[in-house]
Amino acid sequence: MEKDADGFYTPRLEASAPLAQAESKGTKEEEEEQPEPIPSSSSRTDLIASTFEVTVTLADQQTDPNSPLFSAKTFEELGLHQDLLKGLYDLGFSKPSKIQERALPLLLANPPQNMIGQSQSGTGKTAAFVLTMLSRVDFSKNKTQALCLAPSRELARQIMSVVVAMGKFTPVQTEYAIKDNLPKGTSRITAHIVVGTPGTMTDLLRRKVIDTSEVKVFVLDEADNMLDQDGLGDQTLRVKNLIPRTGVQIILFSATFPDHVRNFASKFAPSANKIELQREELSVEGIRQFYMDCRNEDHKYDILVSLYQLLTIGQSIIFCQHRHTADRISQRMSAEGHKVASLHGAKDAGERDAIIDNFREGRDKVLITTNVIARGIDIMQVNMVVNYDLPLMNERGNQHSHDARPDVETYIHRIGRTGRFGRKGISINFVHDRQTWSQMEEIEKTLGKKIIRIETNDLEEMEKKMKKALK
Ligand SMILES: Nc1ncnc2c1ncn2[C@@H]1O[C@H](COP(=O)(O)OP(=O)(O)OP(=O)(O)O)[C@@H](O)[C@H]1O
Repeated sequence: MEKDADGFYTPRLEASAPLAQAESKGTKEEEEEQPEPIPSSSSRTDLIASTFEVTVTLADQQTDPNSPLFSAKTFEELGLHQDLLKGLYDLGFSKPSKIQERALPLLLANPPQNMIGQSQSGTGKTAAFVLTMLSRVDFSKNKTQALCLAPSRELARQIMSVVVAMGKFTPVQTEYAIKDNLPKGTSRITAHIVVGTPGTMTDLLRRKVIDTSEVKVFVLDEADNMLDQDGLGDQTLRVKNLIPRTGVQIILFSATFPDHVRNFASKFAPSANKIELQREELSVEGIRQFYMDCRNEDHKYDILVSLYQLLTIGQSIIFCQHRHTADRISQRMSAEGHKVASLHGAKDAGERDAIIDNFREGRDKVLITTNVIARGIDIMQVNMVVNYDLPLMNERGNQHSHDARPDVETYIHRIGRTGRFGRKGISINFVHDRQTWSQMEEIEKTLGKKIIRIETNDLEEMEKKMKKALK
């Protein structure tokens, strides 16, 4: 490998502070397949500051009115409390992104109004809703005042780390509502902000472990997934039915809001202010999309192995449709001497946390996984995503059935694990027959972005193309 791109791809990684502790109480969990992280924001700051190239890229994009990172304002002008400004600057945030600039004044206005906010992956939606929760809490009251739901424990943990980091100069108290995370016998939670997944949250609300009388903000991250009847819709509705009917500001954020969820979202968050994207704006410019034409399933494995060196320039996530595929290829690669990790929803909570933490902290560079971590996970060093299997509508459906349709939303979220906040990234789809080819074509058409072919038998050419895309 040449060295030229290394400054970009090998930023120093700091060990992140352990996320909110957890002990536990077992409840049924609701998530889909998932991933997670623990961002130490200071490591991100270092990342931005550590290479000239990255700093310039970010600064340029934040002054380009066409970039989703652009903002005409400063954080001061958005009406945030001094303590939160301190938290933001401590994280190295110097300017808001477009979604932050547009959403925060609406989110912080009084009387509070609901919000349905859409913005591309990696453009800073988390800060918008976290700052809102922190701004609305009355710290003098030891009562739960904000609830936030996410589709996976990994994402809930990541969001919590942002709450803790942005709230560093406030007396905020936080608690998890994720499986196996509360001390046994906990009968009362009074933390200001509770972040979790819908099954565990429902359980805590039903048993009145959380008193909802003072709840004034309810956030759904990855809201389209949280409201989709094929996703977590039922469970999310249950949570909503357990909080006060009036006086709660409902905030929905996602990079995607497919038509079939949009109507329901508008009912779930009535009279909401809306910030929406056009279809052609959905994917991020910095992510270059490629495909490789494989001969058959076995050839996909061989190609993945031949990519190993490239996968480990930075960090990579390999998405499979099924847990058993993730396990199978990771076991085989490990047996052949490659260092890879695998993560999916069949693993237990502690194991999941350890796997994602190892990956987040850079100890593992290649993560083989399922849709469980397709959404929200924010790890700056990930510069490559491989769709070993293309995402299909029905996760558990038979990939070879004739009516298998590509799941364009999941595709957008998967490739969005790279190219975070203005960085460059690569995604590679493996296609291996007529059907997967036409599924990819449908994705390409829907997004209106060319997916470029890379030869599978010319590694040198492939490396050149990829490095160019990452520059
Ligand atoms: N104003 C800012 N200045 C610098 N960095 C920022 C700013 N806002 C957000 N970031 C960083 O950008 C990264 C992406 O943000 P975030 O995870 O909130 O994206 P997102 O829009 O929620 O993406 P996704 O749709 O994938 O969930 C994070 O590492 C975050 O710390």
